[in-house]
Amino acid sequence: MFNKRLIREGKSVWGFLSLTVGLNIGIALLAVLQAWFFSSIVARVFLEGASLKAVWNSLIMILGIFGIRAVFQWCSEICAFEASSRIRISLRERLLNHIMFLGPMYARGERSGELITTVVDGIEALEDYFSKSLPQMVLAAGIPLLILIFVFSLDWKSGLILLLTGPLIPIFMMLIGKMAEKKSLQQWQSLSWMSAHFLDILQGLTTLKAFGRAKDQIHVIERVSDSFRKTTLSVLRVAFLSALVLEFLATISTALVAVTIGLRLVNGTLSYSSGLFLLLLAPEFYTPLRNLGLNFHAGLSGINAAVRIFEILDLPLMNEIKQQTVNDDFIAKSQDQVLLSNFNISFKQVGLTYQAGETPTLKGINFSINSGEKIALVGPSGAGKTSIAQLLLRFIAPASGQVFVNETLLDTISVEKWRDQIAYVPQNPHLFAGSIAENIRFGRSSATLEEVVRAAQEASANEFIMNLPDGYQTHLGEGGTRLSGGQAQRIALARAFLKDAPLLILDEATSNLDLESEYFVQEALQRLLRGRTALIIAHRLDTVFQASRILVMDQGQIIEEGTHEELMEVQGLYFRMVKEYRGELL
Ligand SMILES: Nc1ncnc2c1ncn2[C@@H]1O[C@H](COP(=O)(O)OP(=O)(O)OP(=O)(O)O)[C@@H](O)[C@H]1O
Repeated sequence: MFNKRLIREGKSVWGFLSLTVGLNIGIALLAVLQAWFFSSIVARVFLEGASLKAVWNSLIMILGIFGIRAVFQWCSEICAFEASSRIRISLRERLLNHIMFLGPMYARGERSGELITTVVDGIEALEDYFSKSLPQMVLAAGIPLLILIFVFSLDWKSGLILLLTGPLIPIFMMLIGKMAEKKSLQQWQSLSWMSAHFLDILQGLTTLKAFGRAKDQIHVIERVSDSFRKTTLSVLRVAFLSALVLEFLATISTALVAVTIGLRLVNGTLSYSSGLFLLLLAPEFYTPLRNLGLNFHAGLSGINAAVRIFEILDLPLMNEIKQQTVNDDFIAKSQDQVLLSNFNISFKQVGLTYQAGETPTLKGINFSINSGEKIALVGPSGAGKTSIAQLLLRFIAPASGQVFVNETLLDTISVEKWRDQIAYVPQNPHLFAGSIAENIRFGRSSATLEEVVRAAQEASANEFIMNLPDGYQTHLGEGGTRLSGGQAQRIALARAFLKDAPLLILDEATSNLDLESEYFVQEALQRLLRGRTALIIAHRLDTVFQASRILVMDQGQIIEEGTHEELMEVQGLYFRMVKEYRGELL
């Protein structure tokens, strides 16, 4: 239950946690005082025949104590909630930032549903750990000791019973702890797996329907849900069993104290008020231990979630890895200068491996893009074209070789400043939930509406936007208007126009656009390419003829390089691809 790293996280809210513990200790002390007043009132009224007037002040005191306890309880819950919510907000922010910095290549390799469960449910699961389990662990050690002092000072025999029976509860919890931990971990993994699978199915619904496989997936969902149900039931079984045993132990122990007190009351060796006082204190002794047991399982879920959260937070960022290898003198140079002038980019012997031990995706890549040039990358699927774009965008880092901007190593330029120089138009641009204007403003958040409209006009998007019911304010994304592939492409081009960056990286859409969209997209592209340096991943060969140079890739290597005419003359892979594309027989 003590997770060192989680406890370290708690340091930032130490004040609130200490206040929670302090207030609860106050509540326990008040409970002792309340028991004292109560037992003395009962003894005076029943044994000494005291009138209501005689015990009036004591009754007022009990009422007062009761009120203060309620206020303390309220404050302690607020403090516990404040502590846990601050930690959750900070952890969620760090986790999201880290995932952002890890970049799209990391997110692509993970199951989105599992990541969402970790970021949303995982962080929420920490609430009970910080607001209940952690303070309860301190209270379970402190309050029984405090009560023992009072009990021992009054009656050592009852004290001894509490001292001997109290540790039975933590010992029992330790015994079931291992089993509970395993079951709780299984439940967490099962939940992550179920969320991941469910999101997979939602995202692939079109494919599943098109291939008539939707029904199969219902059975898979049933299986996954059933496994989650079973693991949840087994966790509940352990939780019920432990709650039952905890209650049993606490009740038996309290009964033991009661019987010994009763016998001594009959024998007259213990005063009535002391006996009643001790009887009232016995449950207070076991309450924090029982609460610890009740919150034990909730705390375990938090710990299991934390393991995955810290696993992600510990993943090294690409820049951290690279910075270690870069010479300090390099960094000392004013790297940003290089971005102010026209820049040439060169790849020197660049190699890339996505996973250690696997065959390299890129091998010995050498090429350069001079300022103002439009370079087209062509090649069969899986040749490594997108990987080159990802390297240039710095979503991944080369395993070997270097990328230079003029004479400066790309790794030594700040990532943000470098990406400011790039407008990236991906194959399938993502449209976020929000208005069309907001979506175009992803190009430049400070742009005015006039600038947004101008960018849309240049991207041949203004006309279709104006035909939408709310024009630029039309809501896109979840619950909003759906755009066609060609329209989404033009929104992405409008973003690029708005960004007005000197380097354009364009991953051509592979999906076929309708003729009208195709015409508008091509027209906008020509305008966008004008005066810019560009790297174009060309999937449709009729668009590469105008490139200054074409790089032909195959199996992670550049195997041909030249203009369209030069490459056609060589009659190599490019020649064959063009012939195939045109439907001509070789
Ligand atoms: N995140 C990743 N993790 C592991 N391997 C990857 C990853 N991304 C790409 N690959 C592998 O790297 C190789 C090159 O992929 P890449 O996407 O660069 O090819 P491509 O030429 O752009 O293909 P396409 O034309 O189909 O988009 C492929 O074998 C692919 O499976």
